[in-house]
This record gives sequence, C-alpha cells and structure tokens, in this order.
Amino acid sequence: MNKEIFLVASGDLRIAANQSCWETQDQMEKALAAVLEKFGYHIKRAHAYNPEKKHGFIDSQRMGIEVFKTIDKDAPLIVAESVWQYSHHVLAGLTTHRGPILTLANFSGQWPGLVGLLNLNGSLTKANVKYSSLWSVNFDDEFFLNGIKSWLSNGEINHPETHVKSFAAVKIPAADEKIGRDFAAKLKDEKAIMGVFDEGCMGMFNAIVPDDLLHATGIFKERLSQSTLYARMLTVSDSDAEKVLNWLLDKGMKFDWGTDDATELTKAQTLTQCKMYVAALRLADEFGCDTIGIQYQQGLKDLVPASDLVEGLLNNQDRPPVFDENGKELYAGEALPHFNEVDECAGIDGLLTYRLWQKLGMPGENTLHDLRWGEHFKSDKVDDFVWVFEISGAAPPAHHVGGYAGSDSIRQPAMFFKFGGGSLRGVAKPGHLVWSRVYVINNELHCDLGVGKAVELPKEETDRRWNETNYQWPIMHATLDGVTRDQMMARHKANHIQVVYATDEAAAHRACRIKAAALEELGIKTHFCGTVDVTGTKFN
Ligand SMILES: C[C@H](O)[C@@H](O)[C@@H](O)C(=O)CO
Repeated sequence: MNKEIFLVASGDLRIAANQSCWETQDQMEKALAAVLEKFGYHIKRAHAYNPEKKHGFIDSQRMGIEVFKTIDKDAPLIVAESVWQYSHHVLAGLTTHRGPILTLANFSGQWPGLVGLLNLNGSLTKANVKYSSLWSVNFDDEFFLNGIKSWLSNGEINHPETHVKSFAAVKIPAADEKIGRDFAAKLKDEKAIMGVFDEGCMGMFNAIVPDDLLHATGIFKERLSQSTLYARMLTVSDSDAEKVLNWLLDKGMKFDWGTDDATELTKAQTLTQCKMYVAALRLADEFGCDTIGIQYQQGLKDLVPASDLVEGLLNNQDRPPVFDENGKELYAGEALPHFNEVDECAGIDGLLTYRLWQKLGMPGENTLHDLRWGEHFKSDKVDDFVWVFEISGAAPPAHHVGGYAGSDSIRQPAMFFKFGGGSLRGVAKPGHLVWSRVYVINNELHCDLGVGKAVELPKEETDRRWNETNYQWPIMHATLDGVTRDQMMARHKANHIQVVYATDEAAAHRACRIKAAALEELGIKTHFCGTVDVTGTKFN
C-alpha cells in the first residue's frame, strides 16, 4: 500500500459540538499517527484545523465534497471518528473513492464517536461502498494491530461472522413460524402509516428507507413537516400543557428545574415540551398515523426545546391522556410508537414489535438506543461485556426501574440542544430482552436479531458509566447472548439498536423466533445473531 494515507474527520453540523469535541479528536489522531509511523506509514490530513471555527472537522456536505476533490481517488483513506458525525458530510466523496477505505474510531464513551462510526458504516453499506472498519481503546491491542496490519497489506479486513445464522438456513418450530407469518400477513394486508416529521436527521443516510422497499412491507410514509408541528404547538392551551405536566408530577416523575434558561432546565421549557406532546398526538390522529418520528434536528432545534421527553412519553402505554379539540381521547390506552431521529428502520421495527408483543401477551413498549460504548463488568450478578445503550430520547418509562417515579428529566446538553428541554431519564430494569436492527443492504431490507439481558449494576458503576457518557440520557446496561463486543461492532449496520423486554428467558427466545418469522413475511431477510434457540428445544 501507498506509504501516505489520507485522513478525513467528519463532524457535527452544530459548531458547539465540534468545538467541544475537537481536543479528543486531535489526541486520537495523534495516537493513531504514532502507531502508523511504527509500521512505516504516514498520515496526511486532507483538511486543516480551522482557527476561526476552532475545530478541524468537515462540518457540511459542501465542505466534504470540496475536501474530496483534493484527495487522490486511488490513495488509501482513513475516516477517523471520535465524535458524533453527520455521515452525509463524507458520503458523497466516499461513493467515488477507489482506494481502500478504513473507518475507524477510538473505543470510548466520552463523545458518541462509536455511534458516529456505526452510522457511517450503516450508511456506506446502504450506499454500496466497500470499506473496512476498526475500533480500539488505545490502538495497542492485538485485535486492532492484527486488523490494521491486514488493512495495510491487503487493503481490507475480514471480521468473521460465525455468530450469524440466517433464517433461510435454519428451521424454527412450525407453530412459531405460523404465529409470526399470520401476524405479519394481516399487518401487510391492513397496511399502516408511518408519519415522518421531516426526513433525514443528522446525515443518517442509513435511516431513510426507500419508499418502494417500505411499501412492500405494507407500511407507507406520510410526509409531515416540523413546521406543521410547531404551528400546532402554538394552538395548544397552557392549561392542556399543565394537565400533562401535573399527570407526570402525580406519577412521581422528577424535573431538575432551575432558572437559567441557557444552562438549566426550566419549567417553561418543560411546558413547551408538553405542548409538543399534545400537538404530536393531535397531528398523528389527524393523519391516521400508526407510528411517528420527529427528527427535532434541522429546524425544530432552532425554535423550541428538545423533543426527547415527548418521544419517551409516546412510547409508553401508560401516558398522560390527550384529547382532540372535540374532547375525544387520542390513542386511548395505547402508546404511539415513536422512532427517534426519524430512523425509519427503527420505525418499522418499533411498530411491528409493539403490536406483536401485545399479541404474544407481553408489554409492547420498545425503543431504540444508541450503541454507545461498553466495558467488561464482573460482580456476583454479572461477568460479561456490558454495553452502554443510551439515547437522548425515546426510552419509555415502563423500561425504567420504578417507572415514572424512577424517572427524571434533566436539561439536554447545551452543545447539542441550545434551547434545552429535558430528557426522560432512568435506568433500564433488569430483564430478558430481544434486540434487533433493520437495515438496507444491496437495496433490500434485512434485520439482525438476538436475545440478551438488561443487567443490574451497582449504583457507583451506573454513575461512572453515566459520567463517562451523557448522564442526562436514559441508560440500559445490556449483555448480548453469544455475541462478543467485536462481533457486534463488526456486523452492526447502524448507530441504533432496538430493544424490547420479554417476560422470561424462554419467552425471549420464542418471541425472537416469532419476530423473525413476522419480519420474513414482510419480505425482510432476517439473521439470528448469537445463541438464539432457533430450534425451540433449549427450554422445553
Ligand atoms: C444529540 C446527539 O447528536 C445524539 O442525537 C447522537 O449522539 C445520537 O443519538 C445519534 O444516534
């Protein structure tokens, strides 16, 4: 391989995020350069630090296109990430790059860099761009060194996928298959509407499902606008907003209110969020939506506080009642599954899972999380690699220890959310899980799924993990059965992962099989990851 390797770093659109994260990115690039020098390779940054902006990231699609004009198309190229990044900043350039591409991140939770890497990988996969990927805590471990040697000598890294079994290659019990297929056939026949409040959040190309692929599942998009949502918020009365807030306070939910609008959560911000909650349900009802996604970024973030509290409430079956202007209760007694950051892949999954779980007699509340980071943890209750699943919004209080009373709302970090607003935060209760992810590859919908557990960690460890990441956001301590950290990182084609609880371990395995059959019936090719009891013999 050419001894000179180009490096690009895609960043956020929000200048405050790019400035806050620059130091970490710079340190990471220096550590990487030192390792590559040892192997006789030299890094050439394709874009310089910008002293006026005070960061060295590609911060727009236009800038990315201009930077790629200066890169030799046949040269080896590393996309190095230690921050949350917008994939479309570099996607255009990467689609026409001919040399070997390596996407790489430091395995750290400080900023959502791993989340950015996984989004980029999912986006490149959907765009049919060939790439290799690597991650490392200090760039000195065997896994990383073997990977980088392989890339430097062959221009590629092949991560084994021995933990994956495709649905087409196994035989699940006929009774499970029938339940899943019958359920999905009905869903497909009856059809469903996915309300999309402004498509394409934060450059997440992988999160946009092409309409023709979606239509084949029986789901159709209703393209809605966040401008309409804002206009509708203006029509919600103060007393309707107060009723929502009082309902939450009566349930015991806590709000970390202060008085400084710029740095603290204020009651006024929370009340605006309550108006958004009411407006979202009224609009969803008006358009007959079965699920909705509000992106918040690009547009709404410049007008009002964050949508995160709203998203968590919508995803919970027990939630403040909302009425239309004629007094009819909307979606009475039901959640309105919400896909955070308008991640349409999660939207398909969230809707199907909510309804299927109810059919199976289990609570249907589910959510996406970011696959944020993780570390091995050993105690008398767990000895495993424990992931930090964490997301700014969308986690339903039903997932939290103590429900509403165990949940609180903390001001969103100013670097991402200048108008504040609170989260709906809690610690996910211990229990058995089914995890999944729908993604696009070769212009087809696929889904990986498996089983795992939300585990209990000591309070100090929860606090440590929160402080290493975003203490404002809901957290789940998750272990994945039969899938190692590196298998997960190598295979997962998205920044998000969907999770739902099952009543016990046997139910998790059975529901995972049934869900796979349902997805197959919708035309989504499924793949069991890890030690799923596909034959249904382990728990008899
Ligand atoms: C606020 C941040 O940009 C987050 O939205 C980001 O880390 C994500 O959640 C990406 O999925």
